[in-house]
Amino acid sequence: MENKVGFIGGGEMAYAVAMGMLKGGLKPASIHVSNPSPGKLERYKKEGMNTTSDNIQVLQSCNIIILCVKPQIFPTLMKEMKTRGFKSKNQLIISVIAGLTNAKMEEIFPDSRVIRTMPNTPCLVQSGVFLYSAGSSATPADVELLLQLISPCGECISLAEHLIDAAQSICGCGPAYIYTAMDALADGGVKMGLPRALSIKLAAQAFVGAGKMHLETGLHPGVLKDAVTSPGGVTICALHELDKAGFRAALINAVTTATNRSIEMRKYNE
Ligand SMILES: NC(=O)C1=CN([C@@H]2O[C@H](COP(=O)(O)OP(=O)(O)OC[C@H]3O[C@@H](n4cnc5c(N)ncnc54)[C@H](O)[C@@H]3O)[C@@H](O)[C@H]2O)C=CC1
Ligand SMILES: O=C(O)[C@@H]1CCC=N1
Repeated sequence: MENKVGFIGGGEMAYAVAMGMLKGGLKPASIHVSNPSPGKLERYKKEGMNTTSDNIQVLQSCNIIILCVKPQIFPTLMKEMKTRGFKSKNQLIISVIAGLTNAKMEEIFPDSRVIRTMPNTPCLVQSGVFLYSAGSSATPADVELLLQLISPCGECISLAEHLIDAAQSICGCGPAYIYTAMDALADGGVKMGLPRALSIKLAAQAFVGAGKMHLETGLHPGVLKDAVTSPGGVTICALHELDKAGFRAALINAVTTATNRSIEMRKYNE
C-alpha cells in the first residue's frame, strides 16, 4: 500500500518536517495537510502537497498521521474528532506536540499505534534533530517507517520517553536560544562599528563551526573553549564578562524552566 502522510495543523513545524520528507524523496502528492486558515496552506500547495481546511478529511484518508497543532489546540481537535464521529483504526499516529505523552495518545487512539516525537525547525534544511519514543503499541516496522520518513530531516535519536521533556528543552527550543544569542552578538558587532549583515553572518558561522568542531572531533566543549582562549588574550576577557552576567546559569535555568513547562502542559490533555 502506498503511504499517505497527513499533517494536522500546517504551521512552522509541520512545514519543516514536510519539506525534510520531500528532500528525502517522498512525493508531494503523498502529503496531505489540514489547517483552518487557507492562507497558511499556500506554501504547501506551492510545493504540490494536498491541502484542506478539513482535519477529518485528512484523518480519514491517510495511514500515517502527524499531529502538529499547538498543545493548547489539541483538546479542540479531540472534540472535533468526537463530534464528527472519527475513530482512528490501524493508523500510525505520530505527535510532535510538546507535553503530549504516549499514554495519553494510546488512550485517545486505542485501535492505532502511536509514536511521540520531538523535532526542531532546522529539519527544513536537513540539519535538524528528531527525537522519538515509540509507544507500547508501535511495532518495529512502524519505527522503521518513521525513520524512513524523517531521516532526511537530520539526526534521528531514539529516547526513553521520560527524557523527552528535558531533551526537547535543548534541541526543540535550542534554535531559539541560538538565534537570540546571534542577534545579541550582532548587536555587539554593530556597537563596535561592523555592518549588521556581516555581524549576523559571523555569529551564525561561529555557531555552525563550533557545533561542527564538537561533532567531528568528539572533543568536550571545555577543551574546545580552552583552545580558543589565549592566556592574557581577548577571549578570556570576554568570557569573564559572560560569567559575571550569569551566562552559564541562565542557560541551565532556561533548560530547567522549559522542561518544567513541558511537563506542566500535560494539563491540556487531561
Ligand atoms: N516550532 C517549533 O520549533 C517546534 C514545535 N513543536 C510542536 O509543534 C506543534 C506546532 O507548533 P508550531 O508549528 O510551532 O505552531 P504553528 O502555530 O506554527 O502551527 C500550528 C498550526 O495549527 C493551526 N491550527 C489552529 N487550530 C487548528 C485546528 N483546530 N486544527 C488544525 N490546525 C489548527 C494553526 O493555524 C497553525 O498554522 C506544537 O505542538 C509544538 O509543541 C515541536 C518542536 C519544535
Ligand atoms: O515553544 C514550544 O512550545 C515548542 C516546543 C519546542 C519548541 N517549540
